[in-house]
Amino acid sequence: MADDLKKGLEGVLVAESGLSSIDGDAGRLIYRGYSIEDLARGASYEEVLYLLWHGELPTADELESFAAALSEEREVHDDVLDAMERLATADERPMAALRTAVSMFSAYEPETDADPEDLEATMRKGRRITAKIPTALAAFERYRLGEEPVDPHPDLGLAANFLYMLTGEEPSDVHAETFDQALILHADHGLNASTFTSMVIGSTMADIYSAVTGGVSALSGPLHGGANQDVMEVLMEIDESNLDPLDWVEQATDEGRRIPGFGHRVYNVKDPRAKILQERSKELAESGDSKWYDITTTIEEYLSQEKGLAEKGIAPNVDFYSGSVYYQLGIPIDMYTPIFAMSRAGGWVGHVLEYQEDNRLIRPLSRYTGPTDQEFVPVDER
Ligand SMILES: CC(=O)SCCNC(=O)CCNC(=O)[C@H](O)C(C)(C)COP(=O)(O)OP(=O)(O)OC[C@H]1O[C@@H](n2cnc3c(N)ncnc32)[C@H](O)[C@@H]1OP(=O)(O)O
Ligand SMILES: O=C([O-])CC(=O)C(=O)O
Repeated sequence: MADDLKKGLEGVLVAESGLSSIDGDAGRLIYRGYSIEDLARGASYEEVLYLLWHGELPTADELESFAAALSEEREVHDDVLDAMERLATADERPMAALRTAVSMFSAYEPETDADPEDLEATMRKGRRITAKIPTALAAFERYRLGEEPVDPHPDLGLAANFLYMLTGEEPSDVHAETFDQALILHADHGLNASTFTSMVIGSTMADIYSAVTGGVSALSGPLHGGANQDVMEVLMEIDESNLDPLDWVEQATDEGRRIPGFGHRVYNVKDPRAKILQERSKELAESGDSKWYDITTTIEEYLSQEKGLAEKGIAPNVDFYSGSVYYQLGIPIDMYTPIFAMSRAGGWVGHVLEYQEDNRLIRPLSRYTGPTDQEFVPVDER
């Protein structure tokens, strides 16, 4: 491979950004200068959204009006609810239902005629999308269960309200805080594949609905956001196999299986978000069933130490412990990746807004390797 061809765009610098920064050797992640640990400990998802979109942490008053504006936008149009019902009846996957929902939101956008260069309007649209995603997703889940959707609760924050709309019951403080923290941890991560997808779409000055729909699509794959669901499925496969988790993982890796939740393009050490989620998973396990936490740590130890992956710079990523956290919060497994999208929508919108401030169409090159000078033969002579 020639030196100038960077497969997978590895190491290629394509933009400047003030949103988030990753030190892959130190295992450090910051959003606009604040460590992910401090934000996870002290902020709410709404606060982090404000930080990402506005560049600085809000004052108490700013946060109150920002959260209120988000809360006011939670309801989705009846047509979107109908679509969620139809897709649930057709047994569609929730990630695909979400892709459809985000695309549909634009049909009911009040500022549909806003100038694409009006970034304030784009931010308001982004706010609407971010506010509505939890409602559409929860409605989809309710329809799957044969139940009616639960209306958003105006007094609950975005995280607690999602859990409320999912189950019809207000979550405990521990569950609401844990879920809020998970949303904070997933909100942004440099130019990951889905964020880059959104930026490419945004660079054409297409609308933010298109950019976020593209982000959802890119996130769905098993190499990216889809891995959190895969991790939980592996944990369940181990449980159902009745094998000792150590024997299972040994056998699986000997067969050349790649364990989801391990490895990352940027981190060479354990992802700092995995450390935080591991703590949350452990805490939930202490007051419930420790099985999932125990299996996860067994896999981590085996792969990192005995299999030598740590030495090769292959370590647990954000998806490795999020599955067991969500499972213990009672969230259905195929909702894990949509939940990731619910949070990362904030990052997608933030990056599109930032890039469009000084926009240039993103258009890389590929090297042509096909034939040249072919003689055209009309179809009836071929
Ligand atoms: C939110 C997120 O998107 S985080 C990532 C979520 N995805 C996953 O967890 C899926 C599992 N992980 C992977 O498939 C990869 O690590 C990726 C896709 C995340 C990163 O991929 P890349 O940077 O392209 O690395 P690539 O696939 O080339 O792997 C590099 C080396 O690490 C090894 N490797 C990467 N991931 C793993 C893994 N999970 N288990 C075992 N070995 C692995 C590869 O076999 C390869 O080894 P080699 O050089 O000896 O052939
Ligand atoms: O950064 C990446 O490549 C993957 C990602 O989105 C994340 O880890 O949150």
